[in-house]
Amino acid sequence: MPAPTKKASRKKRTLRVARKAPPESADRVLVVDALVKRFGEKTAVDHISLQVRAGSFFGVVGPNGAGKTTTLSMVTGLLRPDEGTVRIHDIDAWADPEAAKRATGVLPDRLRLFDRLTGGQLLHYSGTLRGLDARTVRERSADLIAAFGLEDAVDRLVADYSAGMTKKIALACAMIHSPRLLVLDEPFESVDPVSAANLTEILERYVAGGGTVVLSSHGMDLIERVCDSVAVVVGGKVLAAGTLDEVRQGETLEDRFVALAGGRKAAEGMEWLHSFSD
Ligand SMILES: Nc1ncnc2c1ncn2[C@@H]1O[C@H](COP(=O)(O)OP(=O)(O)OP(=O)(O)O)[C@@H](O)[C@H]1O
Repeated sequence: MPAPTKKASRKKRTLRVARKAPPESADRVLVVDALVKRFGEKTAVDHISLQVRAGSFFGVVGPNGAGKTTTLSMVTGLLRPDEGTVRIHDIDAWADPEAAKRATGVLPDRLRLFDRLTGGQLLHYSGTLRGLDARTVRERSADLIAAFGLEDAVDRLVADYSAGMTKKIALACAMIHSPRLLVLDEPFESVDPVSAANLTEILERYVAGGGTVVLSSHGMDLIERVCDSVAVVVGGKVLAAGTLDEVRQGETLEDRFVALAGGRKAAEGMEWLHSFSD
């Protein structure tokens, strides 16, 4: 038998079948129009526009410093835009922030939780702050604690939680008022694979029930697995957006992402790294 040529032996990459996107006719739960944010000379977000349909699992990807967190912070009322508008469920988020916040659950990038509370207390506090009555808070807290597998941690101080557990309790707090839209900045960072699968399942159920998720992640595999639509943000601009298949254009999301982000950098220089100091 002839030895396989290099070309024939190259493993064929099969594309993961994309999750079905909501129909064109679905309501737009989030409409971001020409958002701009400048920090001094630096334009972190440069006229970003996005449309997210109800029932969508929408991923925002981009290299480090691309402007993802800055964009999501403006969407969720944490950072005031210099220009542009954000509409959540047809509410102008910066003209009527209270109404917009009622419709939104947020997992911010840098978590600042009241970590001298126990997980149970933090959930109670979050639910009460959202105007839920004590009984509803109790029932929903019990459901969320079971769903996130935090039974053993519920009476411990959040300050003593691991990074992954902190993500889980923060996400539980973001969901307790059953918002229409969940905006999650790097929800899977520091989360172990089993918990990530569990978390994905919770979010999938939420989306199946009519909820909408916008999440940022560096995990291309994860985005391909869970998202039906995606936006690629590079240098504060949206370079591609649409359904996963529209953005991938027959390639893997990772290949497409790398091409849009400017290609792989050849590992040149740094020869000193091989001249070990001992
Ligand atoms: N408060 C700030 N002051 C000054 N510059 C900022 C501030 N926040 C963000 N930036 C800058 O804006 C740009 C976009 O940052 P941002 O955090 O939105 O990127 P990101 O896409 O979320 O990156 P990463 O994937 O690394 O989290 C970066 O150049 C960053 O240094």
